[in-house]
Amino acid sequence: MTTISEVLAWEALDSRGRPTVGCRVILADGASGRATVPSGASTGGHEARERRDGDPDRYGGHGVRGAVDAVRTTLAPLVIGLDAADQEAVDAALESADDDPLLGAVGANAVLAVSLATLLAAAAGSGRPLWRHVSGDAVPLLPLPMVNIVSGGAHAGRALDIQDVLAVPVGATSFAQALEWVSRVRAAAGELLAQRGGTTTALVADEGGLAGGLADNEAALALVTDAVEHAGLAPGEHVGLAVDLAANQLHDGTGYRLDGETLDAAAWRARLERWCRDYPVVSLEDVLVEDDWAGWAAATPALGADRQLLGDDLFATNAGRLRQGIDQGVANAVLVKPNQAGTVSRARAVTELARAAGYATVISARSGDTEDDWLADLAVGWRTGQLKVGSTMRSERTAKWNRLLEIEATAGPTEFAGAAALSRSLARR
Ligand SMILES: C=C(OP(=O)(O)O)C(=O)O
Ligand SMILES: [Mg+2]
Repeated sequence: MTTISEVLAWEALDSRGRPTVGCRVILADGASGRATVPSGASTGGHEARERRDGDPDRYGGHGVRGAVDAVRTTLAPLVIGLDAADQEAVDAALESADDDPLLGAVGANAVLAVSLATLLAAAAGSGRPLWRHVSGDAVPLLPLPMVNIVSGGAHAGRALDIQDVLAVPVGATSFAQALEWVSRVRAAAGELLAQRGGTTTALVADEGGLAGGLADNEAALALVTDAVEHAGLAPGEHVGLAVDLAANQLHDGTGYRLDGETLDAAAWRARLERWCRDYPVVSLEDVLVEDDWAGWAAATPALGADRQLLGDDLFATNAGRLRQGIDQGVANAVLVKPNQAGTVSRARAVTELARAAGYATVISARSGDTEDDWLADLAVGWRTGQLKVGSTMRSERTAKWNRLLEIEATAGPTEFAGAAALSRSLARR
């Protein structure tokens, strides 16, 4: 009996210490699922809208009592009596609560909490782990991790202009080896940063990356490349670099701000191309502002021919925007953030659309996240091939890495995606 009988909601805290929505969905047979939703800081203009109270006397305006009330009074009556095993029907009912496709009135944080808790309840009711519940008969695929080493932008008090420099263990042959390598790189980067005059203890950014102490943006790419060697690994062969430019955050209306200069589009692209020549960059994310479709189409052949070109704010986990990108030959990979979409079904549809078009998929946490580990199971069960969660430090991040270690060690036969997850783009689509 997987009929939804009760929906509970409350204010919980995320990893930034801000409120988020917690939800438990209880089924008629007593099985239940609980989810707390993540929250971004460098949010795109096209993602589903969180609902915040805006009352400056509670959590500086970040409270989510309105979203919690929306779960109790608006969403619960729509889903009670529905079959939790029919995720699409539940999500359609949730989406019907709001005329705004971005769910701004009810709140995407309210909607996603119910959607996820329903999925987790259905998995619990089926007696199977979440990854198996969503994968059907497919062999579980452990993702290639993309791990934050140096942070800037909105995640680190603008210590750098660019947002993330990440390590991608392209030479690893198992998830456990991949994680061991990037943990070593993180430790090595801390040591090198200390030697180069930075501080490593005080400044840990929202996703657990090192923040501060670097002379300029390029120094972050050099630090991570050197850290790979310092860890006894070969840059590019064992561990490559990924960079999230988060270009929306850099654009000042006239050009891209970098190290105190404003670069026009041509100079900005030339800079990225040089970085890709000088450092082992295997993936670039959000290289241009989210609505510069023409710029993206022009940049894709140059920047995306030999590496992954990933759209985050660009696609906003929105099937319509991804379809437009596919039609216009823009980027070659999509970041999938369930809370940008608003429901589990929408996020899943985006991964399926991407796969059908030959785009790689990277499922991703948010900079404000929680101790939940469902994202790891979705990565495995949806066979996304890649997962971006932040650093190997901070418990809201390690919750996901640890869940993947558990699945690889205990789930029976599994596959590890490895560098092949990137290779559709590396091999030129
Ligand atoms: C995870 C990211 O940051 P946020 O959650 O702040 O959008 C990102 O930009 O990829
Ligand atoms: Mg991003």
